Amino acid sequence: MKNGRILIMTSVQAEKEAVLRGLKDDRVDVVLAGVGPVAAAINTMKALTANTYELVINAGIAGGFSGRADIGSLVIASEIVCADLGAESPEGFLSMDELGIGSSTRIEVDEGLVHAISSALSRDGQDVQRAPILTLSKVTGTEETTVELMVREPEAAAEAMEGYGVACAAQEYNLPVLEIRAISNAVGPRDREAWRIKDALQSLESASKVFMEVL
Ligand SMILES: O=C(O)c1cccc(C(=O)CC[C@H]2O[C@@H](n3cnc4c(=O)[nH]cnc43)[C@H](O)[C@@H]2O)c1
Repeated sequence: MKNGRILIMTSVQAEKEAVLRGLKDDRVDVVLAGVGPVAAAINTMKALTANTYELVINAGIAGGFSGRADIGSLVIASEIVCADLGAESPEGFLSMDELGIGSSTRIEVDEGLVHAISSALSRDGQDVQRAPILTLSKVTGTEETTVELMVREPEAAAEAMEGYGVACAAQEYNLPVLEIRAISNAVGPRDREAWRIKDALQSLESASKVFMEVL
């Protein structure tokens, strides 16, 4: 990976600036994905059409599931999971995989890279874990949905809104994809005042300093 170009997609400008403050590497382009999986997929495709890359990373802030990921900590996706594409049924949510239609809603990541980055961040003293990260088109805002997601995805540590879109675009180009998130809020009943966006952006900046040493 040491010579290849890397595309980092962030949803908003504040995340882009945090990543750019952290990394000083001219092999990297940081591009805005927009909010949500559709905008993220379209904008990642555009970037991949315009330039040649060897790795795609979705970086940003996220909600952490209570008891699984603390505010300010980092989660690196061990798997990128689209958690709201499928069908409801009286027995519960059915994913595309369970329905047997469409493409898989679970996207694999490069395990070697995930391991190398999380080890480097841990050595640097950062609070980091590897776990599935969910992509949803809307921010979870009720206790009921939070519990349903935590039961359905018992290993998931975080939710955000772009990872699956970025990953689908990377897949189209047969490129490895990573998702790295700094936790800004607990997933749960809507309380926008409690979001610690500044703390999460600081974690994202610190993480960016370290993970580029590995790549
Ligand atoms: O104020 C709101 O309710 C609101 C609605 C939609 C988006 C936002 C953002 O500011 C989100 C920006 C960005 O952050 C990620 N994010 C952060 N926390 C969560 C979460 O708990 N659940 C899902 N996504 C989250 C997401 O990737 C957004 O792009 C605010």
